[in-house]
Amino acid sequence: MSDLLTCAQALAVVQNEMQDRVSPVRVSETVPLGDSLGRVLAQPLAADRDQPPFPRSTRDGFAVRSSDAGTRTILGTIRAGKIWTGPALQQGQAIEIMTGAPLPDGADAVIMIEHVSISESTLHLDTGRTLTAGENVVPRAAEASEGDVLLTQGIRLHAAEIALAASLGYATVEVYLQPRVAILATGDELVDVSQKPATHQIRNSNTHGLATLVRAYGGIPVPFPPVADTREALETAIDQTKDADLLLLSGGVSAGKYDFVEPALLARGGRFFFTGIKMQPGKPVVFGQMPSQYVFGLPGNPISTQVTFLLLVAPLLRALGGEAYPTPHFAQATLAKPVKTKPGLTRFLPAILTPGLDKTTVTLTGWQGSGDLASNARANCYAVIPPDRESLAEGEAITVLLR
Ligand SMILES: Nc1nc2c(c(=O)[nH]1)N[C@H]1C(S)=C(S)[C@@H](COP(=O)(O)OP(=O)(O)OC[C@H]3O[C@@H](n4cnc5c(N)ncnc54)[C@H](O)[C@@H]3O)O[C@H]1N2
Ligand code: MOO
Repeated sequence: MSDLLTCAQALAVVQNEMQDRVSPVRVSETVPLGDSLGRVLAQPLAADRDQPPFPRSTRDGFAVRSSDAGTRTILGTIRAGKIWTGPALQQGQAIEIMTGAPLPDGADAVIMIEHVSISESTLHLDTGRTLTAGENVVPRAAEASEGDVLLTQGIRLHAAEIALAASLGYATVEVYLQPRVAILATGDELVDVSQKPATHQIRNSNTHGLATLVRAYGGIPVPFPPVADTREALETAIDQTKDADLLLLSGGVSAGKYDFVEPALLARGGRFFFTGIKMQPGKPVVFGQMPSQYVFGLPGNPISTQVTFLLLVAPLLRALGGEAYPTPHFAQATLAKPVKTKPGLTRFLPAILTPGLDKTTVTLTGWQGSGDLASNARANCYAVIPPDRESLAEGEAITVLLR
């Protein structure tokens, strides 16, 4: 096991590649903002005017001068979408104002409607209430000034970013093209999901799992038909994936007589950064570079395939898609029950994360090993058990890998 990297070393290898060599795979394209969910920005987005563009009332109430003492005479009403066209507010005056409306000239604060009483057109501040300058008002440009860059290149667009882009007037945005990811499952035992397998055959679930993960992390899956376990078939199939930006193989990377992935990749001009990690599931995982693309040889066991994807492939795929500084999605949680494992390997055990306001707990689903797709589907994360720990107590804080 001595030539295997630790998990931390393997993560560092992928991170180094990303920092030094990975650049977005191709040029960008312009898409309507409504079609930009999950895409990566290829241009900086700047404020076309101050935000807010005017001092904005944050409450329904009355615009006033905070320094006034005593009652105030109400001059009129101003609401969102309108501007006060009357004379500037003077001492002893108030203008009724609605949330989102521009503060009239001369006013410096807003009193909430709940804190006043009105008789005729006279406003009385409730006894004991005081008011300070700026209260219930967001000053012009408090959020951003015209020209400020508010979203930088390399950011993946979700609701928060898309809403901001809309507020800045971007009806279309320039985004990076999505990397194309070739998926090549290997194994004589594999049959298509639409076929009835014989007793000794297995449905090819990895191609479907991987294609879904590729989509989820911003790539375009390019699935190839499964390949037989021979050197010749593998080399021919590898040659057909040359146009893809990233190549993912599943199966054929362990120590068996028919595990030909590594020699076939080497024969087609590949070189390896690592060929195994002290982890389980996922120990035999291979990361390398072909003449025209990066390659991962993922272990065929379906849970090993998915864990190694989330840990290693997902960050690299996100970087190929133009995302700045991607890392695996780790979080911290408290163990709901004690855990016992064999030390020596970092374990990624299928688990259920239960987020809470005060505490987030994690419970193992229990499994029959790295082929247990049913347990994997009951889980929503993987509990990360460090390699030097044989037992962990209830209540211990641990890392989880999210998916
Ligand atoms: N003597 C040793 N044996 C094994 C070792 C080892 O170090 N020494 N490593 C074990 C580990 S850990 C894993 S993980 C597996 C990985 O094996 P391979 O990547 O070579 O995968 P296969 O042998 O081809 O398949 C393993 C398992 O997964 C099923 N499989 C494969 N492809 C698919 C697919 N596309 N869809 C669904 N299921 C698939 C396959 O039928 C096997 O059951 O090796 C251990 N052995
Ligand atoms: O470590 Mo392998 O990846 O599960 O059986």
